Amino acid sequence: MNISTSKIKDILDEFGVGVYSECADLLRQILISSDQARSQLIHGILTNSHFNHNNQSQSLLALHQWLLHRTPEQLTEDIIVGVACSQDELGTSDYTQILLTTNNSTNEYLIPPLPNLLFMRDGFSIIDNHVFIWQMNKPTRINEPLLLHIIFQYHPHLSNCGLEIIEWQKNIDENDKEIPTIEGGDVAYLGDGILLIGCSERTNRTGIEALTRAGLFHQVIVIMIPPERCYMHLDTILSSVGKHAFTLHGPLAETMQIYTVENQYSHQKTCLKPKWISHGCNVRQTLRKLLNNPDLIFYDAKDEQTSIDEQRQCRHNVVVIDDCHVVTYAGSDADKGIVTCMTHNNMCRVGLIPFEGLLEGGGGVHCMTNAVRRRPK
Ligand SMILES: NC(=[NH2+])NCCC[C@H](N)C(=O)O
Repeated sequence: MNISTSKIKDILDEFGVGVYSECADLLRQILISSDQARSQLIHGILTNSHFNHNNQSQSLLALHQWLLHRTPEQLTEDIIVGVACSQDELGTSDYTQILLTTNNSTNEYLIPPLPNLLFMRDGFSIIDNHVFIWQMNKPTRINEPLLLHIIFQYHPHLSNCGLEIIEWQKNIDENDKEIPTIEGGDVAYLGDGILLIGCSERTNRTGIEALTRAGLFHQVIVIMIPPERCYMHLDTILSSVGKHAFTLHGPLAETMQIYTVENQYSHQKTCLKPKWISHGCNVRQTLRKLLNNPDLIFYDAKDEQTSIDEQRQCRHNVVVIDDCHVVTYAGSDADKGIVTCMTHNNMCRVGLIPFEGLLEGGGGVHCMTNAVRRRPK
């Protein structure tokens, strides 16, 4: 954990939230104690490898042999830090020679590093007692779900605490052409079977339909997000603040189309392609109506330019501990910023963490956290 992320842990501690140790520690312990987890990880690395995608079977075999000789500690590092195709990293063996000579020089890495693992929000969501491990849209993040799968499947506590992994991506239609992708930053579970999800650069319609067909939600509300890097996930423009409120980046509040997506069944009760029902483009009005809460509050900066500045600094990307405790980046405009809006009339207590060393990664506090278990209400 670096100094910047340990600040998030400190604030969560202060708000009484326990934090799991880092992914690397969890994975290392699992790989030390389970051979099965180890071979599953190796199998996954090979499946996701460019050698596999390009049908380079001799190289794939050599990579397999090389991985079989790695210790659990080395494997943990290999999947997180990545393995460059160099003698330095590969050492000397017959397999190394094959890998060095057959790898196309455009692929610097045999196993790509995972610099975005910091954004723990995106790889999975736990909703009630279900674990959804997402399918990333960005190829550089392809090994994150693999690693998370191993953790939820084999961790002594997480695999035995009543959580069930849902294979949501299997629910696709044979006519679907695109691979279903969903990233957790687009997913906001509002409780009571209501799912709010962004259809974005990263989360596609096929993914949303596959998730709807899992039949686990009674209402799926979709917000169409402009496909631009600065709005990469729903949580960069809108995050839930308990039952009473959301943060919302005002300049987009009346331009994003909202749908509800409903399952449809044939006479034989087979699940057909879900139906998309439009509710217009006014986010505030529509959410108040669909959530049956005319008093729903939307926190934002006081004017458009300040909202734009705050959005670029990921301050709408808040993590909520309970209805009145929220954490976001420090540095908000004291007069017109979103933090002033949230703390007005003591509506919320806002924990602030310095953004230096974190904002550069392109995400906020919500992106870097993910709840495994919630306090009973
Ligand atoms: N939930 C989020 N908004 N995550 C932000 C992820 C940022 C990361 N650099 C990416 O591009 O994937």
